[in-house]
Amino acid sequence: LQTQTQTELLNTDPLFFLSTLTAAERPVLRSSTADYSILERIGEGGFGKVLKCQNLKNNKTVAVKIIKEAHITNGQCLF
Ligand SMILES: Nc1ncnc2c1ncn2[C@@H]1O[C@H](COP(=O)(O)OP(=O)(O)OP(=O)(O)O)[C@@H](O)[C@H]1O
Repeated sequence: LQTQTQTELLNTDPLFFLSTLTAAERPVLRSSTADYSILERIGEGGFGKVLKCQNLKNNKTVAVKIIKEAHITNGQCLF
């Protein structure tokens, strides 16, 4: 990801922590259930950005949607 995108994610997402780079030079998205290596940004919809990620526990490739802060209240998604 570009530095600007990383900064944008860090500033807009209260549910995830974007860590320092892994050995593979990719940023890691940490959640309470799993850590994901971010491969690329694949899209954007009304509720937020969608990232192509790899689950670091089972190596599965998944799409992770980063919900915009405006749609989150007290840590809960509003849809
Ligand atoms: N599981 C997925 N696999 C591949 N690409 C995906 C996946 N989910 C979303 N995308 C990509 O991300 C884009 C935005 O997805 P999103 O679900 O946010 O779209 P949306 O339904 O228009 O948005 P919203 O539901 O937030 O209004 C999609 O158009 C698609 O390109």
